[in-house]
Amino acid sequence: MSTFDEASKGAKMSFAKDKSYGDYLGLDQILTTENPLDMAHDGLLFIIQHQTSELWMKLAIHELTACREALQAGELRQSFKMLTRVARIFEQLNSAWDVLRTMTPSEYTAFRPYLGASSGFQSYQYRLIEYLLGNRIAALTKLHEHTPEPHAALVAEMEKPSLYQVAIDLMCERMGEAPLGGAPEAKGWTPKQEVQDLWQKVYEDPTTHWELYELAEKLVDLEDYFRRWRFNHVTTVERIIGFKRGTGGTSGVTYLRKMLEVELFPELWHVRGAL
Ligand code: HEM
Ligand SMILES: N[C@@H](CC(=O)c1ccccc1NC=O)C(=O)O
Repeated sequence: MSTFDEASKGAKMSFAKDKSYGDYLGLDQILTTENPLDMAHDGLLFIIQHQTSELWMKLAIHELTACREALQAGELRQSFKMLTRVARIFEQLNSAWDVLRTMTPSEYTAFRPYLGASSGFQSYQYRLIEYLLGNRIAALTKLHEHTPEPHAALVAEMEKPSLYQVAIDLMCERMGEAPLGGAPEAKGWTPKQEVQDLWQKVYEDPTTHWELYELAEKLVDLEDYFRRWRFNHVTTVERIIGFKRGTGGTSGVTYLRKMLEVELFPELWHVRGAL
């Protein structure tokens, strides 16, 4: 009997009647999705890169939603755990660009015409993450009118305060101030000096405001990773298609560079210049 032969030592070998690994993970569905780009060698890389990104985004949405609830309930420690996890998810997504970067313009051009008008611009989960964090451009929900569920989820998200608004209200409450987070917005967050002033008090006396200080740094961490994702994306895009227009109809790299200017949690960045 081989030392490595667990089959003969009691490992369960038959799954005709029991749930197996593949059953729990739904691998039948995940590994047999259609690959319309399989006429080109790199089509599989392109598809898997996006599919895995969407899976990680699904987890990020799950964590960010629960994190917002934890903050609303004043459970900061639980929220920290989730914010750390989301930052790690972005780290994972950031490393994934290294795989895609191995694709040259010649290889991408072989299948780009088959993409038609499809584009990451139409990623509903990506948009939901932006909306959750507070970067809300209501007009973009139109892209999802043909798919009622994602569309409804995006519209519903705009009726909730963003994670950042919830964090601001929590800070105000703990600092004994009236809430400054404001009502749910469909046009994103407008920076407010009073909010920056309160963050400043937190940063000037971390010992007294330790939990808020930690919250602030977790949020900055998250945005830091998010910014790296945007930067990796635009650099990879420039490397592969230069300044061509995007299949989604935007100006491509010019549009993506503009997006590098987005500030998700503006006061947390601006306060640094005041310390
Ligand atoms: C060959 C690789 C890629 C190229 C050439 C590319 C190109 C582009 C371009 C040109 C845009 C602008 C919209 C348009 O007009 O199409 C865009 C947007 C976008 N792409 Fe990619 N992309 C690539 C890979 C990825 C990957 C791996 C993801 C991960 C999911 C992704 C997600 C997105 C998202 C979410 C947007 C919308 C960004 C926003 O609105 O701020 N892209 N991409
Ligand atoms: N916008 C890209 C196409 C593209 O990247 C794409 C197309 C279909 C599915 C995912 C995509 N990825 C990210 O934008 C381009 O202009 O080449």
